[in-house]
Amino acid sequence: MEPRILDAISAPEDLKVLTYPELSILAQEIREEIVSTCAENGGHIASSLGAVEIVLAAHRVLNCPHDKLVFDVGHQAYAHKLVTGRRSQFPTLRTYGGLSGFTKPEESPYDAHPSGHASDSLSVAAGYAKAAQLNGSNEKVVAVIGDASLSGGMAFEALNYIGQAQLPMVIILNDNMMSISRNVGALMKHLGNMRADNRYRKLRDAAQEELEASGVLGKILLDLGKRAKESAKQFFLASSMIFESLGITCTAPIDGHNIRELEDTLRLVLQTEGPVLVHVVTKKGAGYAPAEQDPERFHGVGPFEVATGAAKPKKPAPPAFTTVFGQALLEEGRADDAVVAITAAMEGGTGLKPFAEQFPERFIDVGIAEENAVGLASGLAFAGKKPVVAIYSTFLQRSFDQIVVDCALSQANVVLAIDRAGLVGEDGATHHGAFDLVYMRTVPHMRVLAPADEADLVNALHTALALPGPVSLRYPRGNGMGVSVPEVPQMLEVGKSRLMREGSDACVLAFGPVAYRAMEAAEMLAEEGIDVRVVDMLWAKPLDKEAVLAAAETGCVITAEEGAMVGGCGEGVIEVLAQHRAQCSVTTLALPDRFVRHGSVPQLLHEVGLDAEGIAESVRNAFLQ
Ligand SMILES: Cc1ncc(C[n+]2csc(CCOP(=O)(O)OP(=O)(O)O)c2C)c(N)n1
Ligand SMILES: CC(=O)[C@@H](O)[C@H](O)COP(=O)(O)O
Ligand SMILES: [Mg+2]
Repeated sequence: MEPRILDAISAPEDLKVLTYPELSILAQEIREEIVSTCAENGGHIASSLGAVEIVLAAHRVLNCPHDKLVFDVGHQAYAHKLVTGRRSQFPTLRTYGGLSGFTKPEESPYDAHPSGHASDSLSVAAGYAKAAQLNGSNEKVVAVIGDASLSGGMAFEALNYIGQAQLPMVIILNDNMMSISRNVGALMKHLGNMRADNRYRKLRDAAQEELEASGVLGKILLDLGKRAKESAKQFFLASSMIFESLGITCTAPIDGHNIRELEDTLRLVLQTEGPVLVHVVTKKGAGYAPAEQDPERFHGVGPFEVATGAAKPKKPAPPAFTTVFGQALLEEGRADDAVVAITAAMEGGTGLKPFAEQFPERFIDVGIAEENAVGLASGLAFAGKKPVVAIYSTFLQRSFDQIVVDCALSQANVVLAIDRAGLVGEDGATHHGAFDLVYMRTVPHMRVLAPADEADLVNALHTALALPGPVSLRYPRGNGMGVSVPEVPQMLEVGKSRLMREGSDACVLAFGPVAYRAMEAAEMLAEEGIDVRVVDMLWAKPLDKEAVLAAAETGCVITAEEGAMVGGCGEGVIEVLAQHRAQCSVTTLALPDRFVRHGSVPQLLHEVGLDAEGIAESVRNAFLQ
């Protein structure tokens, strides 16, 4: 194989000696590396392909890790990983024990923060910039944020602070007009107007001519001093009503795939005293035709064939919980026109597409704005609608206050459909749905359902919509159990569990699909002569106290949940047993009190002892004690 430029890049310093033609070859090599690795491991390919030139230009003008480059979400940072000494590990991307799919300071000093959740980069970058000011240090701070992430509440709050504090920092707005799906919202429209505005184009073209006539911008600045810098600024910096009125200077949109233009602009704006937003226009999926054509599918994709982009064949499996939920919600929407579905930028991920297509007027995508999604739902509920907010467990953490104050306090009829509850796999610690059972259990008036299979899920949704007050239901990423769903959804009795297997030596009280792994464990133990009862608890709140006390009669109670141990359902069971002075041993199986890393779900379940073997071992130990 021909030697590649990429193989000679072990740190960002190595980029600084390259010519522009070499940089463009390097960008191509980086894209090939990203495509071939994601074809094997899956990953956030489209966003990362779109940001290659931004990463190269930023690393050429910055001196990282002294300077700080802060990525929002971090799903666009694969090129950053490749040029910061992680090329040889790159084939391990998103695999167990391998590189994370997001930036992670434990992994590299070049990673400024643990990313994964949207819209936090501006606050983190502002923190770095403020600290530099306080320390009297000269480090430069640059944040890279996508157009959709910029619409998140946290990013707006940060802009509000940055503009007021006039922090010297640069915000690279990577505007590709896409969220995971098409971007939505009024800010999106504003950015579109900025892109389309002729005034900007003229300013940009004039600036370019000026630069071409007098050499690259850096030379102007060096040779002609501050006066030239000011005049160049007039050419380069246009105004956006939103950003300018917040005190943040905004550049005219520039081509985010032109390294020289990016670099010149960054060099210029890094010398200004206050905050500057550099408006960069990119193409999501740039350089790989299947991703350019279908950026939504290639936002986060599983293994695929490089030549065609087609998904690699998978073993046949039952439909995903998400699909079952989406279909069930569609049926509920057909039966009752008060049902309104809300997503926070995850229309496809939460299975809401069928509902959105059938009932566009009753479907709301608020963008990356989980707090708004839940607040909006409470208003809809007060007005007599039946809102169902479908959000991933990890992102719903953002809405805890709205859940407590706007939903629970007023007992609003809001259904919180919590997708990706439990371990999600390759996205890792930032994305595991570890805490929803804990935080939902603590909220007064909240009813909490943890269906174990598809039938439970369909009935849980039906019940949640029928009950007064807020109800949450959680279900995991991945395929269902292959259980057929009821033709007509059934009302569940509040706080009533379902016996899955009788047994008298020990009893597993299971919350969610872990019940099926407990069943497997029980079958294994039956061969050893240990007779284990398994209960699908269904309700995490209110708990089925009768089932708990009946379990105590076996003398050996084991709880199992795919959620955090501390404050989890196991603790709820212990409370019931203690209140009734039950005489039995109790073992709680749950996610340990640490952040679980990334890897495949079976690998992670094995690591935390929540696969069938792990459960069998714990039950055996508890019984034999
Ligand atoms: C709080 C939060 N909500 C939702 C997501 C899921 N998510 C990840 S990337 C993304 C879209 C990001 O779009 P943008 O910022 O424009 O970046 P692009 O992918 O277009 O480069 C979404 C909704 C998330 N990571 N964090
Ligand atoms: C980066 C991000 O937050 C999302 O793209 C997330 O990875 C989607 O996860 P799913 O693949 O589970 O929909
Ligand atoms: Mg975008």
